[in-house]
Amino acid sequence: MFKSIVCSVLAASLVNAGTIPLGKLADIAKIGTQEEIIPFLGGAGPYFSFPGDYGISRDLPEGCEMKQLQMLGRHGERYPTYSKAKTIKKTWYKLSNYTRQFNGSLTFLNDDYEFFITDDNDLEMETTFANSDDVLNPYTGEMDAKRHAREFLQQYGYMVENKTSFPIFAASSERVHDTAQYFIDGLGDGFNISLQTVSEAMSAGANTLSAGNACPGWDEDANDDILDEYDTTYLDDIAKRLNKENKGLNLTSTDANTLFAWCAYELNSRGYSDVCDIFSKDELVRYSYGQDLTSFYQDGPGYDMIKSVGANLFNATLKLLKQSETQDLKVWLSFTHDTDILNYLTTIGIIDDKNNLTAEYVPFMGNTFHKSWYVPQGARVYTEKFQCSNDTYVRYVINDAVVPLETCSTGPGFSCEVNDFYDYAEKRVAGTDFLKVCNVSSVSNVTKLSFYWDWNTTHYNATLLKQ
Ligand SMILES: Cc1ncc(C[n+]2csc(CCOP(=O)(O)OP(=O)(O)O)c2C)c(N)n1
Repeated sequence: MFKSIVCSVLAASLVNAGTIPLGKLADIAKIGTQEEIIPFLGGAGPYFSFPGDYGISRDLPEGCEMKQLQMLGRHGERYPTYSKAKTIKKTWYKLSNYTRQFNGSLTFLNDDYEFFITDDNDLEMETTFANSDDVLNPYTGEMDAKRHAREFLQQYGYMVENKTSFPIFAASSERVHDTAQYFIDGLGDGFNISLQTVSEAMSAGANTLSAGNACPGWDEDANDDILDEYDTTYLDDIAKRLNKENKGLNLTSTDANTLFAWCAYELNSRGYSDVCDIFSKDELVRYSYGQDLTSFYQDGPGYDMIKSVGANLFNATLKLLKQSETQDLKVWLSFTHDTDILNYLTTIGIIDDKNNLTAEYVPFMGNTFHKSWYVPQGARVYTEKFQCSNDTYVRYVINDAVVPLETCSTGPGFSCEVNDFYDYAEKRVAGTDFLKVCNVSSVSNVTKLSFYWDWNTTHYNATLLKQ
């Protein structure tokens, strides 16, 4: 009897011993077990390769020579932004003030749970080895960027073998800059990279990697009439379920919505999240589609102005492609935000813009737009221009998968013959007008994107921003 009391006291004290993860609470038992949830988190969770891989080899087609390589990447795994952290903390406040034992899927909160935001200085920033909540966290933005650099060398190392000094471009958000720096660290000592930090302040106007930030004309609520149609009863159901299991807990549907973001960001910082296990698979699908809808109508083909916003960068990348023979640099690597990548992909036309997403139901047939597939944390979009015999081709590789252009893919490796590509691109940008639709002149008099051409004389070194 006495022995069993001692044992249970001891067991309780072990469970309560700070954050030492023991037994069923062990991190080792949990890390890596939640990967199937990641694609349903709207791109807020850790990196994963594009699941819609068509099986096309990523290798340079036989007998071809790479002429130019461009990469547009998102920063890596991060902590929540200030505004997202505020909402997550509201929900945490409710939970942490609950005085009874938790039941059901919130039971983990009885086990000395430590809230994953431990230092507000981490907000808006990459997750790193140093600031992770768990020493084994495999999902740091730091490691993601370093690993990406090594994958870049594995895949395209021949492009930089004899040209080890080159610039890398980053938008001036601190997390974006830090990602570029980790990527540079990942390349190793053999390189001499000059990191060009290009301002993403509104005043940068068109000379930016983040056109969305210089776009006062963009209206978050422009398509709310469509988005408001989406059935969010599943959020009420989650809140009701948790409240029923835990008498006196007053979670709302807003709290339920917040828990999905909590799950994603906790994965980024801890490597696992008990919050992710609150949801049923159906709920994850409904949440995920809600994220697809929002981004389709705010930053994708569902918002007519987006083609113009993305054209700012797309036009610049076209110009670089056309200059591949005369430019000394063959590799152009840039980092920015998810929304900017979505805008760019929308202009390219690699996200389906023939079928507008419906908010009336979750469509399964023919819905190819999954936000998280395109812009998970650490997303990377490569443009390849290669020559095979006398012909030259262009193709895109999104998150490790070759994604052909729907109407131009008859070249080797489902690429698009370069003149056909230029015709195609011209049609895509016809009628777009970034400066006008964004009303850029109201915030800046900079009307040209020039950093790819004047970096060597200008030396971009913008002040870092937490945004
Ligand atoms: C075209 C456009 N203009 C302006 C905005 C406003 N806006 C919201 S978030 C954001 C930057 C991206 O921030 P975040 O969602 O935190 O992406 P992340 O840094 O994680 O990639 C901008 C510019 C927008 N989404 N789209």
